[in-house]
Amino acid sequence: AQAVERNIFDKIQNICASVVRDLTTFGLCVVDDFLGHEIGSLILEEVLRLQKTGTFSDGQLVSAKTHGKDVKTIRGDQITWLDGKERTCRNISMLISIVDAVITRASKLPRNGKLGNHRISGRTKAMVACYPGNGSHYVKHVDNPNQDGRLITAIYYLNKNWNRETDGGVLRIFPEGEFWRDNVADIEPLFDRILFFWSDRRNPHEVQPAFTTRYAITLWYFD
Ligand SMILES: O=C(O)CNC(=O)c1n[nH]c2ccccc2c1=O
Ligand SMILES: [Fe+2]
Repeated sequence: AQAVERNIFDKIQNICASVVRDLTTFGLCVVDDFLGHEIGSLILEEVLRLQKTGTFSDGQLVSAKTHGKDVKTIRGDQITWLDGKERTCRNISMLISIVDAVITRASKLPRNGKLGNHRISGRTKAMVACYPGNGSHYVKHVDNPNQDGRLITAIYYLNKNWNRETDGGVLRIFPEGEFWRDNVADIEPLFDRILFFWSDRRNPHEVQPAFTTRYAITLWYFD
């Protein structure tokens, strides 16, 4: 794991540059194969163990509409919060410190991107979310609509062999900015993929109905 960690810290350099460039240009940034299959799998195992030991909240109740009528409520996403110091989540802790390193370094890069002007002052705990595969979804929303301090949303996905045709669960972002015009960004929640995007009104987004259990770990960074 030593060599793997060194390799990851080497990768962090160029990831920071692409985070700044893409956030500045597109308002979002997708990095695939972020930690590698080995560490990604260890993180997934820890999440599955968390779920088995029942630390997840009951999914929030959402009403499922059929023909416009509220016919039943389904359990939506189940979440649990981690501060990364838990002994049983050493690999999730490593993910958190690596994302911290990426965001902190990216915020210090020379002023070629907006990020260069933002001093990151901290972050939330890590939110581990599980969308049970019962069509659970998340309605279109903005993470930080009223200047609560959150600048960047970082989501790390854990779903192996995800197929949007059968599994759904695409994150659809409706980014502002002339680059996008009226286009949307459909992000599949692929294993070992990390996504960064501005948390404010620039990026309304929705999680489309998932038909396979869908895991993600989210961190929000404050400026
Ligand atoms: O999983 C995704 O791809 C995107 N996910 C979201 O946008 C998202 N946003 N805000 C939340 C607040 C509370 C609990 C879950 C969430 C949540 O999944
Ligand atoms: Fe969100």
